Amino acid sequence: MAKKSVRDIEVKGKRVLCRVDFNVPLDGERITDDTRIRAALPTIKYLIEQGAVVILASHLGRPKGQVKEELRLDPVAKRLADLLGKEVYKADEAIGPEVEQQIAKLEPGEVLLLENVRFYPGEEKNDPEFAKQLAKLADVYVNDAFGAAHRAHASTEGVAHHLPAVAGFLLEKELDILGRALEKPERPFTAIIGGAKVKDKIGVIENLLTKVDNLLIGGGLAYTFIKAQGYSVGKSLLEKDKIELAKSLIEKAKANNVNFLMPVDCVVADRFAEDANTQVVAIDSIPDDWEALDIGPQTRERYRNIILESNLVIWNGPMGVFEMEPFAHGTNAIATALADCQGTTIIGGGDSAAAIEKAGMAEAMTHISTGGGASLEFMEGKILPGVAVLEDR
Ligand SMILES: Nc1ncnc2c1ncn2[C@@H]1O[C@H](COP(=O)(O)OP(=O)(O)OP(=O)(O)O)[C@@H](O)[C@H]1O
Ligand SMILES: O=C(O)[C@H](O)COP(=O)(O)O
Repeated sequence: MAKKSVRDIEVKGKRVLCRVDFNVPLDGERITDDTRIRAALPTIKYLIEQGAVVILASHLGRPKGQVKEELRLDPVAKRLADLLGKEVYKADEAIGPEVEQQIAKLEPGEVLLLENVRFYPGEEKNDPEFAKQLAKLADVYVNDAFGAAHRAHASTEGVAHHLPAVAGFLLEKELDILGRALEKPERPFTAIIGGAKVKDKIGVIENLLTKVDNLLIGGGLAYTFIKAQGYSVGKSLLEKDKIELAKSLIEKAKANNVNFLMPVDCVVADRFAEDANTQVVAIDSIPDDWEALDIGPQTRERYRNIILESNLVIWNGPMGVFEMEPFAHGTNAIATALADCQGTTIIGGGDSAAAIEKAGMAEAMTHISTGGGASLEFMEGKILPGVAVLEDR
């Protein structure tokens, strides 16, 4: 990687401010998935072993610059302490004299978690004053928050202008794996793009069309492409203002010799509900009053065969409304095909990662990104502000 990592600098005895992405799903005070906390452990353990004073910063949820009691990081501090087998101190604020005093009392190798940085309006505004206050707490800045690296916020970008700033191991690993896949792909290279909206995936589809051999489309966004082919889609998700764009993407795929696959059949429902009446229909026969909520069995089979022949597969976005059991088969079939694939398999975070976890297939994947939006922006070829600001090698 072109950026310096925590291995490249001296951290012994230094106060290290490490930005992590502990934005984990909560059910009340219970953390329902601690993947992101576990993913940050290698950097945190390294800093502890090296004898740094470890100051961790994260956001949780979207409190919009206000203190929200239910978004305090206390449950996260507890879980981190369990995972480390070591005390983790928790500050009730992220900046200010009290936090500074708490830090001053820490011995090398001790860990303090700051309060949710998004309780401060300056965080998301990337306010230089707030960034300076954060910088004042430490001697060195380490960014290990890949999931938030696409945000130019004070704790992900602003603060790095005031301290020596390097990457943590998770950030480094994510950039390395995703970067290598896009720059020097093993072939055949297949991307599977699903999810709700074309609007959210235009950038990534455009960029991937210059790199992949096969592009498989599924999820709600598929029906705008189906409409662009001249078929009627009933009540399925449709972005009318993106039909022309969908046509041009299909053309671009042809021009680039990309095998662009759309569903050939789908599961339609008479309403958007778990107990709706359903039927499997060919893609040219979606009934007027029905909506397509999953890819059909023939599509599952076609997509599976292509996945099995691939040496590199990247997947972002579910194939159907996987939250409802009758419409989860497409997404599960893709997860199973990826698990059976001998090549490199990369999951681009977000809902697809959740679907893989839910199916118990996480271990079978080469890499599951901890970033949803961040991995998407990376796959679009965008520069992530939280990475750009770090020191070059
Ligand atoms: N055919 C469909 N009709 C309606 N909704 C669908 C359909 N297929 C998938 N979805 C919905 O799309 C949603 C996921 O879309 P989204 O674009 O947010 O995916 P994602 O890219 O994985 O998200 P993230 O931003 O978390 O990475 C799911 O909630 C799913 O129910
Ligand atoms: O969950 C995520 O994708 C990251 O933590 C970023 O969160 P955000 O979308 O609220 O900025």
